Amino acid sequence: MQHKWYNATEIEVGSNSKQIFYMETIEVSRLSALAFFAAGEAKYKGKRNFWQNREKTFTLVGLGHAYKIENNKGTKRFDHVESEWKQLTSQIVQEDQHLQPILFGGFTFDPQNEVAGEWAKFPQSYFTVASHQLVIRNDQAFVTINLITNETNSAQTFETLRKERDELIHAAQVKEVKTYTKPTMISYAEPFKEEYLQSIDQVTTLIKANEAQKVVIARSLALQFEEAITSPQILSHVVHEQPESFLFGLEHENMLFYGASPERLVKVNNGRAFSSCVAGSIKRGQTAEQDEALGNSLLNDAKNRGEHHYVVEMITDTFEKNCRDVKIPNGPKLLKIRDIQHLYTPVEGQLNDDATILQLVKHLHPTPALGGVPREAAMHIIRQYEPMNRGLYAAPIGWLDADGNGEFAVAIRSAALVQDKAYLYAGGGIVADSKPQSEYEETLVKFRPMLRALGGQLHE
Ligand SMILES: C=C(O[C@H]1C=CC=C(C(=O)O)[C@@H]1O)C(=O)O
Ligand SMILES: [Mg+2]
Repeated sequence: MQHKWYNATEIEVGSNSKQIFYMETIEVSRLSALAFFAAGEAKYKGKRNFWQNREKTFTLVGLGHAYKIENNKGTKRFDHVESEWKQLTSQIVQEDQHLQPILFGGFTFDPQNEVAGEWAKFPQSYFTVASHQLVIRNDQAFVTINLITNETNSAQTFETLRKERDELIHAAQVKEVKTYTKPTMISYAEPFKEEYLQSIDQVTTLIKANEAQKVVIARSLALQFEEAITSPQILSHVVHEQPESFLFGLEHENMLFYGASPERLVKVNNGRAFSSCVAGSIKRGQTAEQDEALGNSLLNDAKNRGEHHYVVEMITDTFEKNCRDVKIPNGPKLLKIRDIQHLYTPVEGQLNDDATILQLVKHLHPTPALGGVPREAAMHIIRQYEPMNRGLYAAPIGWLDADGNGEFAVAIRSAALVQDKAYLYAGGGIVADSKPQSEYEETLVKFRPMLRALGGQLHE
């Protein structure tokens, strides 16, 4: 152990109850983020999270909840999370960047959706500061203990956490990372398949009648396994199979929501904001030539360019309102990931003084890559035609710190795991000339990464 930073501050939480916020960070030699996550299985199951950015320069693992921000406040939920986070962090001594608590979590796709299903118990906003927080930035690893308490024996609780931390680190500094088997699937169902196919026809009719210009319609798969799947087991497959994506896992009680998304919603780094427009899709080719031909046909396809254009327009507009010096390339490029290629346009700008990452999340969500145009009409159509609750699928998931830096992805290519059951989600942008069968096939391609991680057959 090379360095150590420690601080304890008296703070007020909620309606002025006095608490002490203890933080201690140590720098550790490189360890396995997954093994650290797995080491929390006995004590912190149901209260863990995992995040890795696309570039693999930032990994965050959280075990336990030192602090939680949860609410069901509909459109006010973004402001609520922001004000609680500001209140908490404004009281902490900020001199040392290594004593930085990180808030991780997500906002559900649509607080107005009332379908219960697997998301019945999930709050509309769910954010936590971990008791044990592992951050790997570039090649440096830091483990932080966060403890917020008003207990009289808090010093003793802190000592217990220190011991626990040492054990967690020991368990994670392994020479060889544990390998996990794939689970055994015993049933595969496509609920509402017929309804989905019909809804594409109905939605294109609405679009032709000018009720909306674009609506993203999604569906789910319901899988049953021989036995309960653990979070480290499934995350290990996702991490190894999907290195080009944002990787995330978020536990809530007996659910793990996880996935590998190619799509950044927003990143803020020292006042600079970045987003990405990802919409319009085609499969990968079997050979390099075929792959290139497919990519070229995507770049020149009017229907996909249409899907993409709505997203660029809306994200650009939001950036123009919240940033200066906005930069957008002239046309889309291809974003190629293991199973699929997308049209991709990056957007960046310099945040205005009053703009923040959470304000950008609030204004951007849902972009027309996940919702539609116009936003409210599209949301209304989604509520009417999708018989499910998206929960965190297609919703913002990510982290932020006390300095206003952070990153959110849109949680697509994702699934909810509830013990021995998994629900996979995928959708696509419906425009006037969408065809049910090809949209259906597009969702099959989008299900692939999560299906593969679960050891499932690729039903095509
Ligand atoms: C809604 C999904 O993808 C979006 C992101 C990229 C491409 C999309 C498309 O081509 O339809 C979707 O807008 C999903 O993967 O479930
Ligand atoms: Mg599409």
